Amino acid sequence: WPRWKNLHLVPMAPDRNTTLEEVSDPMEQCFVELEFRAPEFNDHKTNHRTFEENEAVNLKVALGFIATALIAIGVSASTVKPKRLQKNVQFDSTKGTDVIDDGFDSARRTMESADLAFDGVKLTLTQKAKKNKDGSEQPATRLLLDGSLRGRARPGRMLAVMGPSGAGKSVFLHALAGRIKADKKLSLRGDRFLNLTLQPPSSILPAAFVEQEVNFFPRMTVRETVDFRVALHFGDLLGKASRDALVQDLLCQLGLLVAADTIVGDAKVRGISSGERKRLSIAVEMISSPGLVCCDEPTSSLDSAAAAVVIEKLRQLADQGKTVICVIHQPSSAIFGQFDDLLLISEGKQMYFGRTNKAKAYMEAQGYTANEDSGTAEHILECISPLPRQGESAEDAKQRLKNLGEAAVYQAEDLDLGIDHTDFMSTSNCSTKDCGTIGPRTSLWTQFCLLLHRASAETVRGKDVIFIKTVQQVVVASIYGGIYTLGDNQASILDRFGLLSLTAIGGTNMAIATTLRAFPKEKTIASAEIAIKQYRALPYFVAKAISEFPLVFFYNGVMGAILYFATGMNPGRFWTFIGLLTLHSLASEASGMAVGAVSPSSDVALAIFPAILILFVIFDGRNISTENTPWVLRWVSKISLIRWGFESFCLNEFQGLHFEASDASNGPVARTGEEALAMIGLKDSSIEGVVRAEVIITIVCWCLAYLGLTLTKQRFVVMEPKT
Ligand SMILES: Nc1ncnc2c1ncn2[C@@H]1O[C@H](COP(=O)(O)OP(=O)(O)OP(=O)(O)O)[C@@H](O)[C@H]1O
Repeated sequence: WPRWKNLHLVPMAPDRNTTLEEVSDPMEQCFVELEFRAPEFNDHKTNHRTFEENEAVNLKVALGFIATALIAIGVSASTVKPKRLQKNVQFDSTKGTDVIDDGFDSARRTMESADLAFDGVKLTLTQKAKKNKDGSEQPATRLLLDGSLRGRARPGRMLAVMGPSGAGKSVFLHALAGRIKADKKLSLRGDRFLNLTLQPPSSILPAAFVEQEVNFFPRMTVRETVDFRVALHFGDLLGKASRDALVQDLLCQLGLLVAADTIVGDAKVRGISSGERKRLSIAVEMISSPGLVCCDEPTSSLDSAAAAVVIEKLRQLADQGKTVICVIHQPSSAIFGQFDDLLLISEGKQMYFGRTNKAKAYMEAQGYTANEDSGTAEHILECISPLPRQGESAEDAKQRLKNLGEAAVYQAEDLDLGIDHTDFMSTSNCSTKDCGTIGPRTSLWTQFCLLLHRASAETVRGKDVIFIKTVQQVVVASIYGGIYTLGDNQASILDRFGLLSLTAIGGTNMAIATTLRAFPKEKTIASAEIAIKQYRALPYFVAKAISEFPLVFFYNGVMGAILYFATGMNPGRFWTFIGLLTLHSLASEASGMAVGAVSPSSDVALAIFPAILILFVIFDGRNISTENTPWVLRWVSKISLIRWGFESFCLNEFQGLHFEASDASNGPVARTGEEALAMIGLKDSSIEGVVRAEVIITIVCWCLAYLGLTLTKQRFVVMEPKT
């Protein structure tokens, strides 16, 4: 803009016949010199490509871009070929999830049964030492699990993990399965024996793990959600018929057939009920037919009937020979009665391990009798509660827990973990390979196809979102259209600059904000799926980026068409305008994805967003001169999408335009579009140059987003051997 500003300061319209020598004032000389150095107005056709040539270059750039993307996908897909063991394996629904064919069964790499023993599980939280209000000091380390936990979960049996709120039930279950989210403040010790084999520290057990809160893609149906995971798990190993049979069987086993074609939903989108959602979580986890099923509070937030159905389904799995471990909260007597074994935890200490039906007698033997009106589960929970029982003082309550803790350690010593000490020594060295960390079973190409299908279906089905965004585009374009009428007088040049600048700012704002709102939430689901090695980050990311194309094109088509015709923009430049709008939105979305991928949450991402937008606006090429920009920030104009968007729209719009010069006395005059572009320093710019810059920014942002997704991927705390 400095050149443009200077031109405004020239006291008269520069006369082409004036020579520099004739201008006396040195400042004027300078301005006139600038003006003389301005574009060779009449020669612009020799310096610029014709309209057709430009179209051809744009087309080449676009084709080059698409070809590069396809080559990249092809290369990545060909890096891993699926091991096709057997094409049409039949699924035998009469045998539950067993599959006929030995080769195929071994390909599933799952356990036949799971006998899981644990010993000395200890989880320590290291925190800053704090002073309490009474002046006492809170210790710097806190034992979330104190190392007394010892027990065994066996095939065909259900083990309940019970205790008061905050006792450490969930962290214990996660520790056992190797799924405590990595945190420098946490250190974990203990031994886990799976089928009598000591598990390596970083082992994620091959278990079905049902979390308390599970997020699914809300617009996929129940059947599609299960089918997606089945296809990811088995890939080409299963024929279509077998796959359908497996999905049908899983839905049938978990009582989900009625809801099979209903969308899953979430807090915003109405879908299946909470109980059905819990059962769906179990269904997707049961796909690999693991011997071990771990559920973290599968009945939470369910009414008693829905809770009973979930537990009944888990009981059926146990009856098929699975080992089921459930963290359970305040169970009804009917639900409590379904469990075979019980592990009681209070304040991170083991309080009891043994048969469920012997727990009451055990507590009574310890001197803690039940009230007449309390049920078994209620009585047991009351006995291990840190809160004083009726007639007890706080000191008595503390003593009660101490007594029960000591008795439990004594009781646990007699527990048969099925591990002979000599066996343990011999197996501990040889089982260092991590049997739990199995990679995705399908090729990158299969993962990409499935993920692209899911992403596209999810996007296209969000009809309410599509409708709102379309209305938004129509309204914005109509407002511009109602205000701007672009003619061919000199004032229309500034109007064009204004309109195109607003279009660039609005496009960037909308694309980044929309992406930042949606992507971090989706990232949570994808990260969890990637962490358990359902698929790799690359195919997810490429599928996500590609699935955005059609809708971005649609929104920009709607917006561009109204804007273009309502304001009377340059005739003959429509399709290039739509293409440039789409590219601008894609680049903005890519930058939104990069920010979203590295941000821990949507709130953080949205907090960063205004700063990014302001920087893009300041460095749009016209709001600050390069000379006065702090040198550390000079690079920002190179990545300001608003700058590139604005430039591309201007270069397209002004091409071939002619303006009336009758109001020349009001300031500098541009008779052609090229002269107008020269006024804002775009004399030497070209559409292909701007397109190249936006494509590079898009690719860099995608790479950053991919890196962000990979680097922020979920990791788990390793369980060091018990000391
Ligand atoms: N990553 C962590 N960092 C710090 N503290 C943690 C972490 N995970 C768990 N805790 C703490 O460990 C304790 C036990 O948590 P946990 O979730 O296992 O309780 P719970 O027995 O499942 O309780 P509830 O029934 O209420 O869910 C809590 O005090 C919790 O704050």
